[in-house]
Amino acid sequence: MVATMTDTLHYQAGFGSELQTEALPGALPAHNSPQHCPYGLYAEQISGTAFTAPRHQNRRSWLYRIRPSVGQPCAEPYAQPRFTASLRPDTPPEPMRWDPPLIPATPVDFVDGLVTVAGNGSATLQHGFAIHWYACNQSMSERVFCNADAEMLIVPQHGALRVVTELGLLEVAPQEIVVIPRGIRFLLELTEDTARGYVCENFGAPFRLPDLGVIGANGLAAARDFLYPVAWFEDRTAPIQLITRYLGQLWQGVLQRSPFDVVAWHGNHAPYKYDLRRFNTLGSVSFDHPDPSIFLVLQAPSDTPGVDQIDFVVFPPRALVAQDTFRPPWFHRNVASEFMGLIHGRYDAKASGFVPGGASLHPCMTGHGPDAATVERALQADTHQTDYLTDTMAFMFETRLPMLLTDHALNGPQRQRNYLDCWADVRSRFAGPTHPQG
Ligand SMILES: O=C(O)Cc1cc(O)ccc1O
Ligand SMILES: [Fe+2]
Repeated sequence: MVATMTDTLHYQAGFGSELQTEALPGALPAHNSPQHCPYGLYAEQISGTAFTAPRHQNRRSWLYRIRPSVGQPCAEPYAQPRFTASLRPDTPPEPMRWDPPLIPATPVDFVDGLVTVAGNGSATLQHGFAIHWYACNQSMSERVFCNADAEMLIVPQHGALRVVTELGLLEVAPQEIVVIPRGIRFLLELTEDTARGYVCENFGAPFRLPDLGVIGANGLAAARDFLYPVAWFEDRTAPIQLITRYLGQLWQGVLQRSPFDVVAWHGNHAPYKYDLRRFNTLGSVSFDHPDPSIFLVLQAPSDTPGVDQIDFVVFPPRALVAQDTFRPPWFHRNVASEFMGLIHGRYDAKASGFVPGGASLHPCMTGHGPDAATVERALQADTHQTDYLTDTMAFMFETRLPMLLTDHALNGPQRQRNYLDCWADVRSRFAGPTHPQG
């Protein structure tokens, strides 16, 4: 269906940039909507923010395509009960941890391989988020997906993916992420037998790079490391299933032509990828473990300044040099809720149990931190020596909204019922008197 796997893809760089690209020479017109577009193409604008959003937040692209995306039916319900908006209001406030989802034994593609874990807010009110796993063994074939509700941040954990979108092709492997903006049609092809990872649906303001404040003009994720596709098209007539996520439900219809018929485009509402290994990790070079906001890759702001709806945070390999310091993440209770996943290796707060492809949730105000084995090690460490954290890549979806879980997350086979036991041996070391004196 698409270009062969051996092709080397080209990208355009620069987060949020005004990009322009044409797959045929001269296909981009000189202005947005001329009476006659080059090659007989139709102009179509897709906007990701209100027309009147401030210029620095405004997202829209102009697409020059063989046929506009009109007259396309999509009113048949599509049944995929594990990809759901049904969340349990009786979610208990206890830290939880899960094993990775199993790769299905029957043929399953990305859409059918999604299973919802958590969320809050509402696609209907365009506020909040949902978190899913995917586990699949098939490419999407003659089927495309469109999320009218949400931008989708996809975190592959196992298996590289080829992402075919209206705006071009991207390849992503574990330790990279891809973000598909709201409304952009796409399909995922597997480049290995199986694939697994995490998805965050963001119903609110799109992810953006955070301000750096006193860090300065450089640091954390660099705008130039965000890669966007170049225009790629096919002119193909075939019945292709369009599955649309709308108001938290799935709908289907059949297109008569490939929707990947955009010959040229310009704008900034476009899919992008980012290699997490490019993250410029900062840390304490004196004492104390910093707050995890130092690891922020992308933020989806809320209407309250300084309080994000969702943060995407990454814990990359790094050197720990802080002296006279308990070096792992401290024990804490947090106003935010923290959903963590592990892409690769081991996470520095957990000696065991938190495995690649698995997940944990520390709901707001619940105590968590290093497990007992990690505490022992940290208490014995010589903090005049540097600790090199290698072979690790964990991430966190951190949100101001408490997380409601699905029935599958609460009661499914992946849930580790003994998670709290990892702290059972964090024993009292109190060296003072049994009672206050005086
Ligand atoms: O809970 C966690 O493991 C995530 C986390 C990491 C860190 O370095 C500091 C705070 C924090 O919540
Ligand atoms: Fe935490």
